[in-house]
Amino acid sequence: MSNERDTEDRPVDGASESSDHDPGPDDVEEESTPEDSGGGFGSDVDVEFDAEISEDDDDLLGGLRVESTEDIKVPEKLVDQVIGQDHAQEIVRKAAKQRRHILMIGSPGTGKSMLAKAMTQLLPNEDLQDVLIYHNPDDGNEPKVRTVPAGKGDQIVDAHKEEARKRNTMRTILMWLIIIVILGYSLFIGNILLGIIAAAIIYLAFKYANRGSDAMIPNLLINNADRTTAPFEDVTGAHAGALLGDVRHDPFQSGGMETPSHDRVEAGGIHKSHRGVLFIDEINTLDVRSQQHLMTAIQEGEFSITGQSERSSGAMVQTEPVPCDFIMVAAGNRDALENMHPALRSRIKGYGYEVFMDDTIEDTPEMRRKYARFVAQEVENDGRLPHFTREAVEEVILEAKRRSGRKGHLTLLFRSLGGLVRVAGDIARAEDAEFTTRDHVLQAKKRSRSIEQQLADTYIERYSDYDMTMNEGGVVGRVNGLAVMGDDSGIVKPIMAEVTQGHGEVIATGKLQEIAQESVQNVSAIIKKFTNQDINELDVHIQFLQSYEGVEGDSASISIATAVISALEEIPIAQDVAMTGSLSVRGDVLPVGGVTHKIEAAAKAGIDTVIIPKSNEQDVMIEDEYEEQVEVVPVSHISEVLEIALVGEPEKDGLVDRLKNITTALERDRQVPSGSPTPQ
Ligand SMILES: Nc1ncnc2c1ncn2[C@@H]1O[C@H](COP(=O)(O)OP(=O)(O)OP(=O)(O)O)[C@@H](O)[C@H]1O
Repeated sequence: MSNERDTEDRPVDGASESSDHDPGPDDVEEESTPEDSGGGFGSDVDVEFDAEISEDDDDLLGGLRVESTEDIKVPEKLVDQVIGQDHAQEIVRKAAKQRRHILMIGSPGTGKSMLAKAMTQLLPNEDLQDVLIYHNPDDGNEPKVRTVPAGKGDQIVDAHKEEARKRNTMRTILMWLIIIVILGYSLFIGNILLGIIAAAIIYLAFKYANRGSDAMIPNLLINNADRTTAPFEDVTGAHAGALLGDVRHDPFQSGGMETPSHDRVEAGGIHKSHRGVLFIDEINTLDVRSQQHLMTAIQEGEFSITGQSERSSGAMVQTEPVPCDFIMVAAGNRDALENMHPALRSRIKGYGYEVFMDDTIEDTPEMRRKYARFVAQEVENDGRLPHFTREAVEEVILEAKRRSGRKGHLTLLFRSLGGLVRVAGDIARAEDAEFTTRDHVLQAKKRSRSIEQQLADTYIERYSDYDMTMNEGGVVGRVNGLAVMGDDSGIVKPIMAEVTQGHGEVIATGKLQEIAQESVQNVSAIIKKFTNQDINELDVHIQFLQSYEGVEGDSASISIATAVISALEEIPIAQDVAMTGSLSVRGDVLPVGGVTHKIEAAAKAGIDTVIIPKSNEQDVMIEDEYEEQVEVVPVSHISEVLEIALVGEPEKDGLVDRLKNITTALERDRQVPSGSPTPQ
């Protein structure tokens, strides 16, 4: 197993073949010391909570003996604050040592940028550099670039300024001496006007000379003097100038009023993150040209700065190459992979790591203690929220369990969990409460509803206004399907099916065509076997009533199959039943996502029974208020779905029996008699 993980974490192909000074991942393993794995970053070391811990495994706070978050110690270093994501933490630790790039893919708010920031605390900061841009006397449009150890840049600029100041003072004294002499002489010869003109010319000549010596002062492009950790630059959504550097436009351009080109040079994120971390979220939204330049920068480790706007005088200027030896942490959601520049992706693949972020983590006493610490951390970071009582923290942890959507797990979507903590704290603050209590958290849960949840509730309201919600009686071909909207809300989506004579076509509109087609194909074996009807001679019309948001073809499979079978056999479907589940071609009901939210949506719509896949049974964590309103029936086969959903014996019974017989026959066919040769 450990070997598997080792192979998985190795940079793909090219990484191990790269230059000599780059240690391979195995070298790094040997180099690791207990210290490296300590401090809570990929460590097994228990976290110091500065509080007693009891052995009570059922305790919602993992045995943490505290009265409120006030009693919980929050670690100072970001690396010690990261919860879960063990694999990503390990990769970040390795990549920091090997100076490899990372591609992090995962849901928003799972800690991608937090980990990238934490990475800077693992990089050495003693080899940081300052970058200076000098005027080039041979070519004013190609400023010179020099690097010096961090902190020296300031000193060099100060020394140049001092030198220029001294030179200017000397010149000024000389200028006034000359002017006094000229004015004195002009008084002496009685031509004061000539004297004033001569003095003015001399004044301007000296001013011009002084400007020339000011131009010799270098521009401190990157100043790392006060850095305690390696730099971190977040260039998410940055335009080309902010990413690659820019040269400002000069409206005067010539005639003595212009600003020297080296003074107009601005560093980009790639330069500021030299020897640090460049973080780019939503990497797929970066325009192609920027992605190409980024690849060049990664390859060369240096990148000249030029004006990004073609019409600006800055475009005439191009500096010597400026160092940009950064570690890139590119991040995105799953769809980022599709739109990312293939060459950039293959560069990361070849010379770095790819890591998928976890959405949930196993619920253990140690984890709960960390979640309690997370609440304390959010309170501390905000600085204005009242501390949370023990019961309030327990409620947050319960919500983390619920949001995971999986039994025995906690959600790792910390951004939204942090949002809940802040809303609860704000409610408590508005009441001038000393502590944030469980009641405040419960109120916050109601208030901090996502757009999707609000939209789902609006739909429910509207449906009932127009009597669209059906939760009683029986209707042929109409099923209350269930879908998820966003991450955290369910909605009842009625599906209608009608069957007519035709040519085996599945008729639906737009996006639904694809979904419906696939679903009908998936269930056609069942329909054919069990209805004795050849659907090649029929047209199946399917309609997802109202809209198609949130409809995933797969989880609507049992609903579509039920609607079609009902329409074919003209047996009504009970409208106080809703259902969700995927379906195999042999009629097995397979697991789907978001069952808890779907059940709650059904309960809100007044539905009495919800059919879910048996394998999802353990994921159900509905709120207490819905528990009594709705009966959840886990099923493993379509025959069970029909048994519950169809109404009107004896037709229904005949149909279900037929289906059961077919299923038994299918089961028999599936079994290979012992001793029989293995099929080739
Ligand atoms: N694994 C984690 N451990 C502790 N806190 C976390 C974790 N992940 C996220 N957080 C909290 O959530 C906040 C947001 O996380 P972060 O910005 O890192 O998410 P992200 O994955 O980069 O999301 P996005 O892609 O939307 O930018 C962090 O500032 C931190 O407070």
